Amino acid sequence: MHDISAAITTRFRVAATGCIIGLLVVAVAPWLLDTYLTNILIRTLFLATVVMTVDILWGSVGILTFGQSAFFGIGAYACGLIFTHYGFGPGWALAGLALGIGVGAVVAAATGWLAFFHGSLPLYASIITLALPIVLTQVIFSGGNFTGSSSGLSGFPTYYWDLRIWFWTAGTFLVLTTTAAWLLVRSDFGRVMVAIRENEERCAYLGIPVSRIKIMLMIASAVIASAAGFGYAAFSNVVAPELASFQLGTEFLIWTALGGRGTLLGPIFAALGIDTMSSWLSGTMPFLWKLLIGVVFVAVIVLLPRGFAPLVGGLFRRILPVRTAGAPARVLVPDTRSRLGQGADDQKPPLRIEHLSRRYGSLSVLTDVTMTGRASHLLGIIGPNGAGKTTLMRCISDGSERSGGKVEINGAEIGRGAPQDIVALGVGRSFQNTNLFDTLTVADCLLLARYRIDGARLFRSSVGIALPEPALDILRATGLDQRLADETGNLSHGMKRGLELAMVLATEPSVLLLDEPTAGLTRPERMVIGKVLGRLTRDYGLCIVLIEHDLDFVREISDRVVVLHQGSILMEGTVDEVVSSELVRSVYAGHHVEAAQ
Ligand SMILES: Nc1ncnc2c1ncn2[C@@H]1O[C@H](COP(=O)(O)OP(=O)(O)OP(=O)(O)O)[C@@H](O)[C@H]1O
Repeated sequence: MHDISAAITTRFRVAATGCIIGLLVVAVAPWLLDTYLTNILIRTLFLATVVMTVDILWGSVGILTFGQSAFFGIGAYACGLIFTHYGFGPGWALAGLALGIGVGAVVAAATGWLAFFHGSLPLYASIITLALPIVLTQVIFSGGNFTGSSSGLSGFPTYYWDLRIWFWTAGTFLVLTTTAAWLLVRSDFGRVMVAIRENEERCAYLGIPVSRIKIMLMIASAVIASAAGFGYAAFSNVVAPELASFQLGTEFLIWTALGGRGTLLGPIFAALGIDTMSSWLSGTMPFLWKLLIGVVFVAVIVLLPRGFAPLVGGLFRRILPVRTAGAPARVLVPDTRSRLGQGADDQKPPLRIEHLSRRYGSLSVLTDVTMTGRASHLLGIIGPNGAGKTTLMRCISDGSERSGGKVEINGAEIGRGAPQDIVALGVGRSFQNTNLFDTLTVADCLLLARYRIDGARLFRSSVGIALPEPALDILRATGLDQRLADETGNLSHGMKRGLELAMVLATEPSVLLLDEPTAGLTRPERMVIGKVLGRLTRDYGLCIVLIEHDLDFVREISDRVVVLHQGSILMEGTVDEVVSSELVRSVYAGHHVEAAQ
């Protein structure tokens, strides 16, 4: 316990130390810089804050956004428009800031809603964010005298503070937002962000509301970018369409890539260095500077594809070996409030499927499938390859999959619900091919699985991971409880299978869908899984639907068996009935048969 609290304190100490050093540098810098450089750096500090938000979105969550410049422009124009047309003073300044942040947040929410609806591809989100600054600059162009059209607005009254005060304002804003972002990406919520970047589909099937989280992050980063834009305009006393342009949005991405995507500090230093150099070179070498910047960009992309930060970080650690503030050691604890097995309604079967069909164009993969999964029962689904077993699982766990028919979970129709909505109804699903997060640790994966029940802490890391007993049993039996700090990519196949099952149980489902959970496992490993499944139906009343090719395993643990053949139910009965059926034998022997009801 002492180590754990030490690790957490270390992280906050590192954050506080970094923040204080940053504030000290900001406090001292204006005394060391000349007026020209201070002027340039004030603007650059505001831009670097926006780049930091790009790194959060792109580096941590995987959203390739071209649109951060739009939010920067919204904040800048809120300042220019209010000060030019309405008035100037502390009240107007606050109103302008609130307007910029408010409009930025609303536009971000609308953009996020459009970009991240269920089933949209990442490319689609990038195109939407690319369109946003283009649309916004057209709005500015068509605004006539009000927005200043292509010339923008300039000369409006503003705070003509001493340059040092502006530098401190911009620098403090950057340091404080970066410290908060640093703590965020290292918190439990930061793990959720990385998990979304790594495997969005698996997150959804753990009940994590991926789209909502992306929209929230988009709004938060838009708020920061809008505030930075407001500061930039108030300082520079001029706003122009270029501030909202997609060219600037693309530059933000380039700076992020050069600095080192996902490293937070790398992109900030890249922004500070490149923008300052550009401003300086554009004065001294007006015709050559863009060429120089282009050459540097190409050289870095070729020689350092991960950007500058990993290189500089490696050198720094060699010269000055310091202990990094890694994740704290986690401990597993039994969840005393676990509702595993208590979610089902006695009056209604946990799973009811009626006349389900699935077509891919003219290919009919499932036809008129009707079946019921009961509490405390393990229903085996067998059938030859291509019979439609996995498709059936997909149709139960994702409302957008089926072409017709009805699926009810604990009496509630799933409708067109996304996987996370269906997890909320009580469905847990494991996949045919193990589907985990290779760069996350075992503990991180288990914490992710608890998101639906426990949520994720925003700026802190949890130490104890509370899990239902059966999940703990699997972890102990497979030795995973001793490997909590290991990355899942380094685990054996059997351990990965065990971890995936423990994760699904951690979501506390009442209907468990397992697609060949024992494929590739050794006999002792299969026995462990079989025992746990038996306990889940017997002691916890779960309804388990299990796809298996290993008929011996199915015989050992199933209560009833459904045989699928060419997308239809060929037979349903007890294990003995099915195993002794001539019809089933001929299907497995490859003979053509008519589905019998
Ligand atoms: N996205 C898709 N587009 C077109 N056809 C598909 C698609 N997904 C599955 N199918 C087809 O649907 C049929 C059933 O596939 P499914 O994976 O459900 O079978 P299965 O019974 O799980 O097989 P296996 O035991 O080999 O996993 C197959 O003929 C497959 O080619």
